[in-house]
Amino acid sequence: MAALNRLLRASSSTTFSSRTCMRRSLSSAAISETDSALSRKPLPLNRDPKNRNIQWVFLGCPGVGKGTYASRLSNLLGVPHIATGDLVREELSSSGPLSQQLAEIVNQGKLVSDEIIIKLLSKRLEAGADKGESGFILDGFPRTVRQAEILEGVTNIDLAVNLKLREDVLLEKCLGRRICSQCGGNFNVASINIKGENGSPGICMDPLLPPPHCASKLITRSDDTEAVVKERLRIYNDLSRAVEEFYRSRGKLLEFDLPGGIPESWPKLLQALNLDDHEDKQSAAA
Ligand SMILES: Nc1ncnc2c1ncn2[C@@H]1O[C@H](COP(=O)(O)OP(=O)(O)O)[C@@H](O)[C@H]1O
Repeated sequence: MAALNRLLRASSSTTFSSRTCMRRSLSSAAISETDSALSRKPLPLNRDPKNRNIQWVFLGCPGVGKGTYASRLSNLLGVPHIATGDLVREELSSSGPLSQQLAEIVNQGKLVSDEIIIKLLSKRLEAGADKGESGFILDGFPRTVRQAEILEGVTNIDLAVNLKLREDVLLEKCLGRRICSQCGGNFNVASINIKGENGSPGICMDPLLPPPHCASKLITRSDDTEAVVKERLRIYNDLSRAVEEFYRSRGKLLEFDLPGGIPESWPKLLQALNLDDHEDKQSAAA
């Protein structure tokens, strides 16, 4: 983890002055260090998940549920769930030097620059390494092919899980998102019930309502307005869709169509990941 972090920093500080510099910084010495310290062969998925030092990324449109499922899997597998959106929001609320700049970008639904996002991610990895963390599930990173190339240059991602849902549901789910301003819990007030038609399946997703002590403290993310969500979906299709192809062409992409809400989707996701017979799965709930 420490080596990955050093390399991310090295690539971020040089990449953005020139691509050639980046390649030079990821010199053979650096890469062989990564090979020995960080690269992992794709792991057979039936072994004890807690013993696996997994390095997974979660892809998918805004609102698809990357955070929900990445966080459940992180509990199950005992690896940190690192969401770059959360890192951006933490920086935003810190009133640090980047905060004003980030607020403008995020509230327009645009992507933060690769340089800034890698800086925030490096800082998070560094803090994790100090605490002895190893492995990770990244959520919301990489979001551009450039970010995917940088990550692939410094470590071996085992698996990219691509969560998928129809676009009208994504919009409703983003608009229904609520966060408890006190405990930080994530909820969703959207109730989705779309009937199947012309051979295409319907979909039902129950709301994920807060407990009574959170109900009066709910807030909505400032970028979860209809106009901004539509812009984020447009940007996903424009810039992030290519990241799916990046991993598909390397044989690392697992496509997963969400069949419904958490009760239907969670067991099927575990099955798709060959984790369904693991006894710990019951305790991994939210
Ligand atoms: N990897 C990234 N690259 C660039 N910007 C990012 C990245 N991750 C998060 N962001 C910024 O943070 C915002 C919120 O991210 P996130 O919580 O992942 O939202 P979403 O619901 O759109 O998946 C994004 O709209 C973007 O501005």
